[in-house]
Amino acid sequence: MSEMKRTPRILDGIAIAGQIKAEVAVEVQALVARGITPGLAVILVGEVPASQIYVRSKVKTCGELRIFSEMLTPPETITTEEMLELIATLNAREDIDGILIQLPLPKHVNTKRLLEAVSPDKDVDGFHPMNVGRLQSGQPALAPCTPAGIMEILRRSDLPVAGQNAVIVGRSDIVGKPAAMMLLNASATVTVCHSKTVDLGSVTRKADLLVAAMGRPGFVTAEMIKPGATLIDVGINRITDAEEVDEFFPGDEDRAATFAKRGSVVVGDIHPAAFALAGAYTPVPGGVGALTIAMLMQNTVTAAKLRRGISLGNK
Ligand SMILES: Nc1nc2c(c(=O)[nH]1)N[C@@H](CN(C=O)c1ccc(C(=O)N[C@@H](CCC(=O)O)C(=O)O)cc1)CN2
Repeated sequence: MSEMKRTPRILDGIAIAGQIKAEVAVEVQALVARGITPGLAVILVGEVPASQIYVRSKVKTCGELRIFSEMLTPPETITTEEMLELIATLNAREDIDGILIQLPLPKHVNTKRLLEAVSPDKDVDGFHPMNVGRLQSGQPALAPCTPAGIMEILRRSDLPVAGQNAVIVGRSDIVGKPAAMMLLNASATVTVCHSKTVDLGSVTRKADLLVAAMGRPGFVTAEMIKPGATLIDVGINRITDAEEVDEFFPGDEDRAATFAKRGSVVVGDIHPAAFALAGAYTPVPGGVGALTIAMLMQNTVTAAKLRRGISLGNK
């Protein structure tokens, strides 16, 4: 009997982000009714174009949800000491519940010291060692936004996690490591792969749930996945070469039109040909990336509540 080929399910990050933002808006409304307006400070150092876009989008989303926001834009030349002073001021401010330092920072600045200087209860990025430790020990914590978004996609799409073989490709502090911890806390069997992993394909082919987060366009190919697996693509890579666009998206007229208009298209870390074999997958764009800002809004409201001893409900 010939095998039935199923159409993979597309996990719509934009729709899920919309649901989360609507829920956050209701929470904000309830807080405002009690005289509390959650506040977020976003620090953007220098003029990295992608960071500028993300930060503007964060500030705009705050406005939509009635969260107070303040954008601080020190010059590229700011020193670690000056940044520490800025963070100390924000830590002390009563109207600020969340502090976010947009990454990456310039090389001369000590990123680790700065992330550790953010008060753990205002650490809406979940990067402070205290929050990393809380996440690791399974305690409620402000958790990094992108991996938290992955968990929301899985939960809201009713995809199983407990008992699944989850393989994460990439071990960054922002995505790979916290995603591993969250999946482990949700009872998946977790393997983390990286640049030194031997015979990567033999590991990824065992994954029921594959998270690709290493920042290399189309690195995970169709041969590296188990048919029917759930594929979560965290990569956002901009390709500017026409031949490469054609190799990634042969015959895709929409992509060709985007390329003609913008001179680039975005591709994830999973090769689009692999998606055809998946049971479900997050597209790029419109998948995990869309959740990052929604989860930041959620974390800001959580921080506002925690600081005032307000119950988080069932979270
Ligand atoms: N302090 C932080 N810095 C950075 C984080 C972070 O969580 N905290 N993550 C990334 C950038 N980022 C948010 O800051 C972010 C990335 C992607 C998206 C997004 O909406 N992506 C879209 C596509 C965007 C595009 O076309 O370029 C998508 O995937 O659909 C939002 C926010 C690094 N820095």
